[in-house]
Amino acid sequence: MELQRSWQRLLGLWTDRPLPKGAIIAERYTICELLGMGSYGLTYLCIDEQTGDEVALKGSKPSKGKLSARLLSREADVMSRLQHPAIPKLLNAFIYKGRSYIAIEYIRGETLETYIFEQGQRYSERECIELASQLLSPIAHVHQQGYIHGDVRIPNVIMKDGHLHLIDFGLARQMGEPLLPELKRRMRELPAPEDEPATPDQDLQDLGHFLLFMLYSAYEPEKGKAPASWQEELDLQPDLVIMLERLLGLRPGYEAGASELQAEMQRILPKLH
Ligand SMILES: Nc1ncnc2c1ncn2[C@@H]1O[C@H](COP(=O)(O)OP(=O)(O)OP(=O)(O)O)[C@@H](O)[C@H]1O
Repeated sequence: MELQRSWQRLLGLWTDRPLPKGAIIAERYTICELLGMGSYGLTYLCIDEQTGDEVALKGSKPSKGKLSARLLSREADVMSRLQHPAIPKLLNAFIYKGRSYIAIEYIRGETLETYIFEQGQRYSERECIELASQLLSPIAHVHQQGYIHGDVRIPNVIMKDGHLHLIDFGLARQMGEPLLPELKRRMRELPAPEDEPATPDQDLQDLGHFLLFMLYSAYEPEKGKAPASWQEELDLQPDLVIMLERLLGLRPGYEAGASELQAEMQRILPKLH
């Protein structure tokens, strides 16, 4: 059994190996580099030879069979309903040599994860709320279309010329829809409520964690001090603490959703440094 699993893993590595730089997909997209290899797909930076534009081309993983193709087609379906300046446009969806692909507008910038963890960028309280408020605009748009993003995290937010863009709609789902049973294994390490039907609250809760990551960028731990809760470690403006506690489910949340949160952010912004 163990031998069979190892053999399948090896076979998967071989069949899913990335295509080389310069390869042309569907007589149209020339690969410049591999951007990432997720659990269900590979993403390349390509040049669209028809338009000359850079595109992010996501392809399914053959070793993951129909599930990988199904997830890409779901992602394309959600993206085709969205139209927002802070969400990359879906440009094409097709099958080539048995693999499914989607071409997405390429956002040339860096993720907030790169800014914080690789470039050591620190954000003040005011900057954190300004950025979260910017991000709330595409999130609110997704909610208005009847979906949740489902994966609002710092690696899925790209900053380009000072403006944030929300990417990766691979876990997006319709309001009320439970997580695909096939994906539950992938989400195992995440806290609940992934089993529950999708609600806007889940994206707002993720935005709470997103804010904590941003706020911790400026945190300098005192030598020898034992780790404590974020409320103790971060010396935050009281209104901001309440907002975070509401987002993280420690107090009643924002029942009216993103618009209520946006109003609250605008209210507390002048009080922040
Ligand atoms: N539209 C885009 N513009 C610029 N970069 C992108 C775009 N889409 C994805 N990327 C980058 O490509 C890489 C792969 O991203 P993607 O979200 O497709 O999958 P992943 O994060 O590797 O895997 P998973 O789907 O499992 O989360 C990431 O570094 C991401 O920043």
